Amino acid sequence: MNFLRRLFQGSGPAKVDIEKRFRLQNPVGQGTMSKVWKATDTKTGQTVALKILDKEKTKRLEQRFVGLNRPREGVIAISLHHPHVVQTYDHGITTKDEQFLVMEFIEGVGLSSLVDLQGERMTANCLRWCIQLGEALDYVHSQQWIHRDLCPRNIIITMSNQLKLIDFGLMVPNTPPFRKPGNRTGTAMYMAPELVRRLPTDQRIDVFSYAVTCYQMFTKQFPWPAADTMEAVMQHVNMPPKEILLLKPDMNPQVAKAIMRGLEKEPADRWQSVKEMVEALRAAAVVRK
Ligand SMILES: Nc1ncnc2c1ncn2[C@@H]1O[C@H](COP(=O)(O)OP(=O)(O)OP(=O)(O)O)[C@@H](O)[C@H]1O
Repeated sequence: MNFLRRLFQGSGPAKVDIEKRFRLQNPVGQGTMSKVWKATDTKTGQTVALKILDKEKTKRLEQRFVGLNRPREGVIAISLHHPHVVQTYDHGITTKDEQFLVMEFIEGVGLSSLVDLQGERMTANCLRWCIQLGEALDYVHSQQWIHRDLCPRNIIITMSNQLKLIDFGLMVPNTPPFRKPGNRTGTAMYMAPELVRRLPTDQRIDVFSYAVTCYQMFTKQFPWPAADTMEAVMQHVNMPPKEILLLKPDMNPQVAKAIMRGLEKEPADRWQSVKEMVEALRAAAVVRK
């Protein structure tokens, strides 16, 4: 019977009954698009993070990319292999037609909490984490993706102080159809001006979000007054960012300069690649030693 059903449903893989395959331990996160559980995968015996995407929200997101053939989050995630990118083991569709991802379970704390706390752990590791995040993002770019939603919410720091990038829900291929102006997805305060203004975009929008994230790691603050609405963010587009050294006068000036260059309004004035920015941060770290 199942065989016949599959035959008529087309050649896609069999749908997975979550309750049969996984033993759900406890919820670990509620994102805007999904629920994430700590679970045991009975197929492998492993403890994993099981991410189940909200069907309606995913459908609405996919409607923004109609005709563009954007790969599903699971397809993107499973292709990525990097020490600072969460490892995805499997993905598929549940019997309730939701997309799901099976990932390594990361025991750790969200970078957002550490940014808010600004404790000794942040002071001691800030530059290291900025470099690790840059390495992760540079890898993502080398695989011809644009992340489009880089921010502390999408980063976990492990118990052994390793940074892991965790969310690829808005990632798109770095190809002309996806670089066209118009699609303003992302998190408002981290959006590059060209994205806010609906101009053509490329990987340099991630350089901007990366620089905002680094700025926050050092100062807890945004380079512009915090804003929730797109209208308020629009106003930033014409204002220069607050000089980071004014907030943190004792920071390494080379690091400060590297971060400020990532915040340039015009993409042509910004670092042209994440690699360049990471190299500048690395050079600053070496000089400090
Ligand atoms: N591999 C993992 N290991 C442990 N916890 C995880 C893992 N992946 C996600 N989480 C937890 O689940 C939360 C939501 O995950 P994620 O950011 O991937 O979901 P999302 O719905 O795409 O979120 P958003 O769109 O709000 O960024 C994370 O903030 C984190 O606390």
